[in-house]
Amino acid sequence: MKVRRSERLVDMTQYLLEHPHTLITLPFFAKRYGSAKSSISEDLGIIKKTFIARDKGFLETLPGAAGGVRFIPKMSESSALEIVEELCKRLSEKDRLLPGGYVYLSDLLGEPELLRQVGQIIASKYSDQKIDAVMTVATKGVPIAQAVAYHLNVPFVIVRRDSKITEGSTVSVNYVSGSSERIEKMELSKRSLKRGSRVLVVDDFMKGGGTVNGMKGLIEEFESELAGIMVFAESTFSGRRMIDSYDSLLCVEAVDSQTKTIKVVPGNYFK
Ligand SMILES: O=P(O)(O)OC[C@H]1C[C@H](OP(=O)(O)OP(=O)(O)O)[C@H](O)[C@@H]1O
Repeated sequence: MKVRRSERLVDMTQYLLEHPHTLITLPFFAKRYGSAKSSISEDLGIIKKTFIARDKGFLETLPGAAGGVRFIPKMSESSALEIVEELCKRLSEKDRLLPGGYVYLSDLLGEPELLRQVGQIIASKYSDQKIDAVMTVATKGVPIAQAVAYHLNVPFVIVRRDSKITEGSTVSVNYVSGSSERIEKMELSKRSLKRGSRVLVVDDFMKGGGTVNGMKGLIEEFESELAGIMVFAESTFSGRRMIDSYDSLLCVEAVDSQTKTIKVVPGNYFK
């Protein structure tokens, strides 16, 4: 049964948004709506223009019989900055400062809309790179990793600081926790990563950098490649950070432990 253009546009848009970085052929859409490929091409032209105008990202067109379209989520830096500036205000609220220079983030990282936006912002930076997996460490990094993995359409893997028999055999590394100068251990199931994978590391917070440095070491153990490091927020750190190449969305620029206030500004993602 033939479907009208207005209905096709709604359903096609939703399908594309729900299947980022996925090649979808014209015959698939033609069959789905009982329409000619020429009509589908026109529909996709309208969606392509609208996605760009609405800062959703872009539709890659791949020519030929095995061709089709692929939706690439990509948020402009100005839209990303607008969202992050709003988050800076929320993070600067009183009573978020925790002992040791940590900041309470769990309420923010439990908000689906915020996670969707943060996932899209981080994925935007890597939309034109080959990423095979997103890696994070349990626990607070997991919702961010899931959001980024969704927008890149790749799996995410969870590193653990505690051994679980349900993870099967694992690879482990010892690392110096930058904040506490303690030797700690983290491990990842051997089944998680194929050798030669390009891995994007994400986490919720970075202080001394020991945790992300540990994940960097794990990636080496899996004979894989570190594609980048993205943290939602970084704190000021007086010591020498164990990692120097990373991006942060927010930066805790100043901490006043007397008044228990913090000043949070956009991170180096925007520099
Ligand atoms: O840069 P570093 O000095 O290594 O610190 C950043 C770590 C510490 C904290 O995790 P925890 O709160 O310890 O663990 P969880 O995420 O499980 O709450 C945060 O989520 C990062 O993973």
